[in-house]
Amino acid sequence: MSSPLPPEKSNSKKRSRKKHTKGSLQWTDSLLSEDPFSLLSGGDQGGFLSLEEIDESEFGLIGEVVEAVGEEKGNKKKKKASSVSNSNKRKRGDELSSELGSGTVVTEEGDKEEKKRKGNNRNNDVKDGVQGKEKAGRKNKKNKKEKKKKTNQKEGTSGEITKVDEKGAKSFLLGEDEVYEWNVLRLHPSLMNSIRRLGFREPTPIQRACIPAAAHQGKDVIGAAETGSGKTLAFGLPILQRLLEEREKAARLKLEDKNLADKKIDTESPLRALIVAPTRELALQVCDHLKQAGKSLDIYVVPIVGGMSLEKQERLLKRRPHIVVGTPGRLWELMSSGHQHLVELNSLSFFVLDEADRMIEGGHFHELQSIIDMLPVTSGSGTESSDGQTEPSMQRKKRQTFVFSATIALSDNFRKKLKRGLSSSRSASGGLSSIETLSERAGMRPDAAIIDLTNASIMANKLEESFIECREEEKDAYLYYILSVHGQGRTMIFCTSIAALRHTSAILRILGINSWTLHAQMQQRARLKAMDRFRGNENSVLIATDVAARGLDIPHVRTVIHYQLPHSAEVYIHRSGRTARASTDGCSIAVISPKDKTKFYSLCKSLSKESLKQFPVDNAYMPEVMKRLSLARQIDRFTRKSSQENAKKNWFEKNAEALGVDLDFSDSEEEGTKRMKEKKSSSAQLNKLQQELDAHLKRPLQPRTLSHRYLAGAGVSPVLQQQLEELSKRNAKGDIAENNKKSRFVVIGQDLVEPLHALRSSGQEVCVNLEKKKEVQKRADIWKRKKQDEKKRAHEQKRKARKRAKEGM
Ligand SMILES: Nc1ncnc2c1ncn2[C@@H]1O[C@H](COP(=O)(O)OP(=O)(O)OP(=O)(O)O)[C@@H](O)[C@H]1O
Repeated sequence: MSSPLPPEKSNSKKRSRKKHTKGSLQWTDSLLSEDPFSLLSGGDQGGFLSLEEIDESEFGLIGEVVEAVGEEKGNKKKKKASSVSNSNKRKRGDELSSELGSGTVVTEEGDKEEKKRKGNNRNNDVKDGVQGKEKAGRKNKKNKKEKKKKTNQKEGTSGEITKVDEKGAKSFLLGEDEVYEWNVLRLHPSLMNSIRRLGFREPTPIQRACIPAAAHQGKDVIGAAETGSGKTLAFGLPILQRLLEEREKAARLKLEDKNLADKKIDTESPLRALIVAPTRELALQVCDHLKQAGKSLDIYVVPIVGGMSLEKQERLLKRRPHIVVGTPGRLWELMSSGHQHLVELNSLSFFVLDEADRMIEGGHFHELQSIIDMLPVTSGSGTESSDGQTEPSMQRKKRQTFVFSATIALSDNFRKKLKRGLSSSRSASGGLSSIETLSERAGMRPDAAIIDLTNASIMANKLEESFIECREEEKDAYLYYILSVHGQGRTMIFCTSIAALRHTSAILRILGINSWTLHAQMQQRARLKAMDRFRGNENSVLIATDVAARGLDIPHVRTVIHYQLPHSAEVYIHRSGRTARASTDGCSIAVISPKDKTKFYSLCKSLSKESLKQFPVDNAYMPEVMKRLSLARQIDRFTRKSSQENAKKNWFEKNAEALGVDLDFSDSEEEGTKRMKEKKSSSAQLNKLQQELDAHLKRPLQPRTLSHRYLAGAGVSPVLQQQLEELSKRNAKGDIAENNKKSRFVVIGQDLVEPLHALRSSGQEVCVNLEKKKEVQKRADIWKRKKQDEKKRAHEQKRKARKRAKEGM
């Protein structure tokens, strides 16, 4: 943690010149000079650690408070922008959701829609552009829109990425000379434009390695690289490149050959690329990435995933998209029902398995096996047709297979086998038990390029891992500690079970920390909504099961918490890889209880870890954390009990209704009174607990060792910000005026130390090699025994000497 700032005047002065905003408080005169803390010390609000003085007559807490606390001017601007973008991002999330939900395709159509929207906006502007107030409102909206666009550009998310200049024309984030690093990859000029629009200065290592092999040598590729390293475009760009080249070739031939001139080429397009991903969210995201890269290239990409309207997806397929990205279940459902676009695969040029190792996990993917079996196998010496489309007889040879993941463990045997040449037969026995059989079965060719860029630890380069050791029942306390003391930046919490996820989210909600949840039993709409909401706020929390472990690319996830350890090292890698993506940094924290230890050490062993940092916990916070948690647990028990009773009652009623039975809930008078009494008493208890917790939550979380006048050392967390906002609102309503205290308002705080920074500044390396630990323990025991023996001997000698001395006397 960074040290608390002293109440420096120079700093205060600098900030005192700050302009204040609407909704701010009116604090006059100088209570400050008498006692700067008196305003807060007497009440429930507690005080603040490290001084930030906001003088003049007013100070706006809402939105501005965090900016004012421990920040330099430049940062203030940034934070202000980000606080504005928060609300905007939320909106963007909704847009994304509807876009994904409808399975819209990339194309002029999308652009048309957008133009239409813009046009409508403009019309509306003209219509109601008279009133001054409305004007201001629109201006605000426009500003927000612009800010939203900027945020999107910054984050590279699924929103509109291009800059839009005043005339509404698109421009690029990078100039031609700024993307020269891409030149060696000889990508199509349209793709280069996309890259400039996306703002990707240089290819990532996996893109650098894969694109030449896949796009220019036409090879199959098995690619492995760390999480967040841009694997999607490593296979996506070669696909787009080939489609563009073929289209151009066809157009050229058409020009040259008059006979071809009348032939329809692209409108009746067959399926050219089939990409399979293990989860719906990932498939939607891959689709989104391809759309971004293929924007305005007239290449149709469609997601086909479960949990969405089958009819709608059938309609999308009828438009004969060039690329389909889907999950095995829904794809197979449509294939097996004989959907034309998915079964006529003779022109399929690319078959991609993203997160390939997940596909074979636990033998889940029978559907995948069936899909693979649908792929054409004929090999022969066919020729390429004149319109640039490949003939069926060439498919086996022409189809490229890409198999990608961050965690593909290839056996030496498989590498040798690839060198010798894979058998082209489908006799690979049984199911898809390994990447090897999967690749073989999918028709991977013998000269496939194996590009394995994973480093020794396989973890993302800028990821800093850590752990907290605690008792099982303390996990919630440490989670709350991390989120409230260090809760800055997006945080993902992973649970292995849905029950644990529900419990955690309920407890956090009672403690005033709102989180979104994501698990496989949720409806797809709710899943997408949770993702959108999580993306929409830079300090949001998502609690998820391993359905979110792989592939999800959410910008600025700062922290990943393993509330429960995953079942395998691979899942640990993927979960942790939701942070520290695309060359950014981030940290992961595994919360380990004694029962997790065996798993934890074997995980460390399989990842060849000798040591790991222990996440620094300031124990002075823990008494207050435990107190709040205990209240929250009691409240949770009460609420759960009553909702269980309600559910039971509903169940009875529902079943009775179905059976046509009349239920008699009438109790005897005595029973009725007893029940009423119980209900009343439990509701009174619940109220009391809630009030007690509220009183605690109103006070900023602060370490026990500090005076209540000094606030939590870790600065202004989102929770604290909320408390300050409430405090400001209350005070604005005149609480202080009632007390007759005219004063300037004083906020003392410091930058929130986010988990990564806390870890960097005070995380302690601890040995996690169990054998080594045992060895060290063994040596310590030997040393201890030796010392005890020595002590015993010395004691004995002394005793003997005393005896001799006695005898000699
Ligand atoms: N050349 C590039 N320069 C900068 N950013 C890039 C580049 N290529 C891709 N990205 C961005 O990097 C992020 C991660 O990319 P992507 O999701 O493809 O990673 P991944 O390797 O597939 O990760 P995971 O293994 O977790 O699935 C995305 O936001 C993407 O837009």
